[in-house]
Amino acid sequence: MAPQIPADYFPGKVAPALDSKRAYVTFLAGSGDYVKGVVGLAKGLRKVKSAYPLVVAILPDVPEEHRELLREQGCIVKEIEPIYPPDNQIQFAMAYYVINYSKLRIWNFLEYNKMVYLDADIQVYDNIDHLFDLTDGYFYAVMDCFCEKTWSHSKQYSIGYCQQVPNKVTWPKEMGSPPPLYFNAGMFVHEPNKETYENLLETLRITPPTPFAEQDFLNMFFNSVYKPIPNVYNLVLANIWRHPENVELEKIKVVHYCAAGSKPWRYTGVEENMDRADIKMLVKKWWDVYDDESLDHKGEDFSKTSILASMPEPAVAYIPAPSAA
Ligand SMILES: O=c1ccn([C@@H]2O[C@H](COP(=O)(O)OP(=O)(O)O)[C@@H](O)[C@H]2O)c(=O)[nH]1
Ligand SMILES: OC[C@H]1O[C@H](O[C@@H]2[C@@H](O)[C@H](O)[C@@H](O)[C@H](O)[C@@H]2O)[C@H](O)[C@@H](O)[C@H]1O
Ligand SMILES: [Mn+2]
Repeated sequence: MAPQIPADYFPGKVAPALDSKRAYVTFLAGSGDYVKGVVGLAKGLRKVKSAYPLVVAILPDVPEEHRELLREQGCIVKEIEPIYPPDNQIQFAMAYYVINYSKLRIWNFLEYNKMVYLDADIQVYDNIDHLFDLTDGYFYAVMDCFCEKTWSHSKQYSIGYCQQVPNKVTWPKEMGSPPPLYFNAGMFVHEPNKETYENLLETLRITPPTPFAEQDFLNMFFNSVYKPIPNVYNLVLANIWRHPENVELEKIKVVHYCAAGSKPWRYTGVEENMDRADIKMLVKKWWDVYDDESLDHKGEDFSKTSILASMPEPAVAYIPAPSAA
């Protein structure tokens, strides 16, 4: 039963016309099993009655069979050309990260003026449409965690510093100022824009690649306009065991299955931390959505099914930047 809309939600006027220049967007490359992540995401957004469609930016190597599967789930499939970083000898944190630079094409989706990007290994368990109403001109994303082995190349990791708990190990003065706030690029709110897009590509051409590929690059590029949003919008799984004091599972709206071994569609439970009860619960939660046939696309139009559920949410409270002291 659709939730009741408070009487004052539409004070004397028709429900706000849905802004067709808004969409969720994800990225799909290859012919492997990430397509399951996208199908799960499409069904998850439908389950929480999102007002906006899901665009899938696909590389040319995504097979027609997978493209058809996504169209059947109501996705808007858009083929993009790959983007490669400048020639380099860098050892990416994960070898396949090199394909992630292609995500930058979504700044050129000019038919939209506001998009929420979500990795294919993300699931949305609460309506987050209110993120589209965040003030324009900033880059919104959740702060990452530096405690996993994937960060072992970094100064932060070597001294045990993490921005999630900035006062636990303070940044030593002799190492200069602490690193700027750093976001996880698995989820972010952005505004497609021709000038920004051209500037991104121009800057990429002269920027030496680094271990976290496009995530590092985006953090450098948007550093001056980055605004952290609460962890509930992108639970980077490692926070559960690295910073349990910062995680209230029942309040989490978006789960990012990025920890090693946590991709639900290939979960075995053998990797470190994967045998935890909370991880098993989150993986089952993902499969419950993926396997729910009532969530399959039935040709409904997003505009009809979403007004009733995109209830007004409290304004998103920014996380005040941890004091530099
Ligand atoms: O073979 C692949 C690997 C990655 N991706 C896309 O690239 C994103 C980033 O990769 P991943 O989520 O595995 O990185 P992590 O967040 O785990 O570091 C994925 O979510 C997918 O959207 C893909 O489509 N096919
Ligand atoms: O290409 C670089 C990738 O870097 C990020 O993943 C990492 C990062 O979150 C680390 O902090 C975690 O330790 C690690 O597990 C996780 O895989 C983004 O999620 C992904 O979308 C993509 O940008
Ligand atoms: Mn991811």
